[in-house]
Amino acid sequence: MSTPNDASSASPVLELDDITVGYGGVPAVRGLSASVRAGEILALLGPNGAGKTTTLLATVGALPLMSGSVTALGEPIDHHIERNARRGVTLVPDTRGLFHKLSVSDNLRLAKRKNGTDLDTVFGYFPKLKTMRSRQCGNLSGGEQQMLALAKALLARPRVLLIDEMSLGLSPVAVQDLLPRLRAFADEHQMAVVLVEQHIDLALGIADSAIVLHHGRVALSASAADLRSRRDMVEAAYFGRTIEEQAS
Ligand SMILES: Nc1ncnc2c1ncn2[C@@H]1O[C@H](COP(=O)(O)OP(=O)(O)OP(=O)(O)O)[C@@H](O)[C@H]1O
Repeated sequence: MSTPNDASSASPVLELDDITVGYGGVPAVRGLSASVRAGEILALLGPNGAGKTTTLLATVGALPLMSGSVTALGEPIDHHIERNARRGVTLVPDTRGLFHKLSVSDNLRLAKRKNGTDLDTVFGYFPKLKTMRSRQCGNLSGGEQQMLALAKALLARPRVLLIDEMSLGLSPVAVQDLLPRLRAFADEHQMAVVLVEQHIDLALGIADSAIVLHHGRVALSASAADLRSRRDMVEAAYFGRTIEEQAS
């Protein structure tokens, strides 16, 4: 399957400019800037409570910004979550958003959109799902459910896809199976992705760039290629050593 992208000449489809966002007036993420081009994958990494989910929620407009701005597909993101989703900014939550009592087919049917990706294209990336169309979603394994959640999101033909801990509760083998499919879809459909992931090496293996958050601040931001060869820097960032401290 494909390798990380070289989309360096294109302009960003998603830009987070110095955003600060939090809860009840208390910032959980401070001064975060990031940009993602069409077809690129940004891995958003960091320990528990670092602010990864908060960043995704702010990016889809579900949390108001305290300062800074988010621009997607050339327009500012505001609090109209459904409008942002219709414009192609889609969040796959860590709860997966599946209907457990319905079949795989019915889950997919509910996710179909008028100008979305057609089902056969999505089945091309996830042939196993096609063979389980009549199975009840609740009886699928965790990995299969995650595959379904991802397939559902792709049916909407997102231009910017935000994925919160796709690997939650999954074995590394299941994640290893899913992530290259995501990479291939992003390449072929020029979809920008922000991937929150706890399997650091697997995420860096398919990403173009990565940010490590620690206590809501950027501890490290670099190309994934650089970080694949500097895992020591990633680990230091998980323990809160900032870019400046790492350089000294
Ligand atoms: N609804 C909320 N109200 C108040 N504080 C919150 C709320 N949700 C999250 N927080 C706090 O914001 C901070 C960042 O949380 P967030 O969920 O973004 O972290 P995370 O990096 O996604 O963590 P994890 O890897 O554990 O999912 C944490 O200190 C968390 O306790």
